[in-house]
Amino acid sequence: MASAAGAGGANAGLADPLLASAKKPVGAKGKHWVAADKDQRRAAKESGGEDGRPLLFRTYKVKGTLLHPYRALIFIRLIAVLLFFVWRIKHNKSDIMWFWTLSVVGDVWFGFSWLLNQLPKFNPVKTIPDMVALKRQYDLPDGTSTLPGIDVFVTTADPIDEPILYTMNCVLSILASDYPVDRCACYLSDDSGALIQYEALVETAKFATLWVPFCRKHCIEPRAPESYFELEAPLYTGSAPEDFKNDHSSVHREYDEFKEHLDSISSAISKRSDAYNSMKTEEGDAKATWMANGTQWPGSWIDTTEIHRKGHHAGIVKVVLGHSIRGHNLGSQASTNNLNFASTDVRLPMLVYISRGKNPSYDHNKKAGALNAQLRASALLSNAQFIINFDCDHYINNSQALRAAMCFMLDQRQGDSTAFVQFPQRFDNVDPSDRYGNHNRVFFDGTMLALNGLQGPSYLGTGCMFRRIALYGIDPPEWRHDNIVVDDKRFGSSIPFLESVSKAINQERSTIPPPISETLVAEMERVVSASHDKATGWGKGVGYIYDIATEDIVTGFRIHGQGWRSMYCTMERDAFCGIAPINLTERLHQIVRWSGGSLEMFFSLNNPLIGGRRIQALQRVSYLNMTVYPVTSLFILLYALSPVMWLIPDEVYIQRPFTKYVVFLLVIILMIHVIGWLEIKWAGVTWLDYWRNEQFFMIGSTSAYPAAVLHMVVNLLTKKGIHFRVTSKQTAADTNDKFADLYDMRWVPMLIPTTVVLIANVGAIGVAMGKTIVYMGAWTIAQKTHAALGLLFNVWIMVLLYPFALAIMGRWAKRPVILLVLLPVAFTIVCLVYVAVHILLLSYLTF
Ligand SMILES: O=c1ccn([C@@H]2O[C@H](COP(=O)(O)OP(=O)(O)O[C@H]3O[C@H](CO)[C@@H](O)[C@H](O)[C@H]3O)[C@@H](O)[C@H]2O)c(=O)[nH]1
Ligand SMILES: [Mn+2]
Repeated sequence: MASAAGAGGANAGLADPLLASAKKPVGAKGKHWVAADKDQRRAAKESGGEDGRPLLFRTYKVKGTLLHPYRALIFIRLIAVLLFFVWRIKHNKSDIMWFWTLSVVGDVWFGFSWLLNQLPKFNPVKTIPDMVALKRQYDLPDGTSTLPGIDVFVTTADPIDEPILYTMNCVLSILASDYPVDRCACYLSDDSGALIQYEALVETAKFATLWVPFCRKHCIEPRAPESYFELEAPLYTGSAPEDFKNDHSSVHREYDEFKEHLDSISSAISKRSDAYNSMKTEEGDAKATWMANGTQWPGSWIDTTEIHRKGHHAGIVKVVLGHSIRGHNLGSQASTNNLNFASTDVRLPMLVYISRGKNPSYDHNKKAGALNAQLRASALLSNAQFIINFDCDHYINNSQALRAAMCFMLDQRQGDSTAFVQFPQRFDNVDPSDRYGNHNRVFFDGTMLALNGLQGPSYLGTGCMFRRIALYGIDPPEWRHDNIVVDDKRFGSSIPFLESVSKAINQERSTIPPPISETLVAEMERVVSASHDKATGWGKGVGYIYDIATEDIVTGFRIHGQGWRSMYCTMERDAFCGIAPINLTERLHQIVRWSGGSLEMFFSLNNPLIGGRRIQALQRVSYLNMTVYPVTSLFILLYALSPVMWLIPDEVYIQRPFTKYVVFLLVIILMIHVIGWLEIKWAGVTWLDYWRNEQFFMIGSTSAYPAAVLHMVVNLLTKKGIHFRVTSKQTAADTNDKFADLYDMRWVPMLIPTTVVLIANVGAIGVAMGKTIVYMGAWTIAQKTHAALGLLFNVWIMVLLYPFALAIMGRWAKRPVILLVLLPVAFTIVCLVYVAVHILLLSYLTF
């Protein structure tokens, strides 16, 4: 699916075939948006660019015809909600008073959390990079470039749960990205410390000598081979069509061979290690894992020992590809296989393997710890001004993406105060109907564009470019003091690292890293050792933040709190693409981690009510929303279970007069959806996206969110954080069905409440039908209306839980119509049972 946003008019008529915007110059930004930067552009033109720098992105705001009704409706709903509260308090009549009180509290909470969610969406702004302007300004006619350096971080935690093939595809897409090779370095962090990852990376570097020039020569997109070779008939946009067929098939063949190599690494290591172990070790020695060069691997071993296992081993840094100016230290450049790369740049960016040291007596701080280790190690080598990080299950889908981020960082307006540029997350393994709302478009295209109009989007964990000094906790230029203390208390005890920080702050670094010496590597290994960042500022004011399940939101919060801004970058061809869990259980685990992390943030010093002194008011509201939203689920769960009332023999009403109450409810609920409808218009997402979002919120609210709240309570009592359970990227073993995982139902305790709600609603509808049959003649019109209104609510819950009902059906759900038959059957059975019991009781009583 094309991104909602796109390259704007500025990209029109662009000759660069890589930019999809050349095909679709008009209206790509979406028909509901208008330029908002005309004055700025005029001024920039007149002054010849205030400080000599051009404007590198375009800004759009929502057209008045959509924005004004949208804002008005928000205001009207606010009034309606207030009136509703007043009405309820005045009519404090109910058959169950405690439930009434609870539901009033619930309604107040709904109103409040709606406001927290809605207010920050007042002024959405879309910003679109102007790639032509960037090229004009930074690419020199001789083919060199003055763009700043970028260090690209990839994190992986496990070679099984996170298949090596994906990770290596991610690395290949980075190496082949369209960015000056001498200013780009890729660092892979391997939290498993497994030799197999390192050897896979070496294989990847070899294959890259073929893959990267091939991509350059033929303008390949995407530059992750697995995704590229999956394409049916890729559009050719390169400049050597006559060579393409031959090159394509050779590279494809090589790629298949490369994959076979990856598959065989594991057994090769085992065999080699067995051989060495029998030769070189004494009786009783631990069975080591051996590298190809005949030395013992310092990381985790196949036969694990105390100090060579996942979670306990030394830090490892290995430079796989050196800086292009010094030539590569790969033994042999892979043979070019009759491919003609005569006029293609064959150089590769730097490539470094890192496995931080681990020791059970220190907390590793999960992904944040890994990223901080990369931050320190890279500072000693390339020390690039900018950092971008990827999860190993994501890859660069648009080779221009790194440049696109630069358009925001280098812009004359707020470039220098921009700490990070976040891209939307896109996924390419999601089932076509997106049953569990994995695409999350409402969030990525709605909420984030809204924040872009404030202080900027939050950091979302992957696909985000940072300014290195912002990560170091340095203030933005307008707040920065001259004498910044760079000491070991804050940054750790490595002198070369401290020097690198000073250089970074003073913009004195060179884009060419120092030569790789043993001392340098030793120092890099020192800064990634298990204890290096203990009792320092790392994880608190420096780097990615620790002690939380969601390092992303809180890291962004810390940076915004210092007064930096962030930007949201949407490209017509999605910048990055990744894998989302399409299995319900896996998906809910992810949601527990996110919502649990949110609550942890609320109960930490980074609580949005007290932390972040320079955060703008509405941005703060949005962060507050992000930290408290799981609480809403408790009330939703309560309401979703209320159909149980149907099972009670007498009529009970939670609020009297009931009809008026329901009408009020209907109106304010309907208004949410009308506002939502206007929102999806400007966000450019579909009804299906919106609808899936609603459904998944309901499913989450009866499972994952309450589980997270429970976690939090336990956490507050026992001080135990939420475990970072890496999202499994392994799919159910069914090669015939790409979406087999969708039908794989794994029961976990948190699914119980959802099941109970489902059963309660099915039961309630059945009983309602039974009651209707039994009492139809005796009921008054008012009673009939009440029954109908109550039922409406049940049916609504059923519709929202529809994807969950499908999940329960497992493989049967391949034919969802079955559900449409099963449900009425279930209703009817309950109904018949009710009627039968009623008749039985009647006859029993009359006896
Ligand atoms: O100890 C750890 C744990 C995780 N990771 C890496 O963290 C990344 C994200 O893990 P994943 O299991 O794929 O999580 P997701 O739920 O898919 O991730 C989303 O949510 C996370 C926050 O919970 C963000 O950090 C991610 O960027 C975001 O994509 C992966 O690259 C892992 O290899 C580590 O490096 N070390
Ligand atoms: Mn992931």
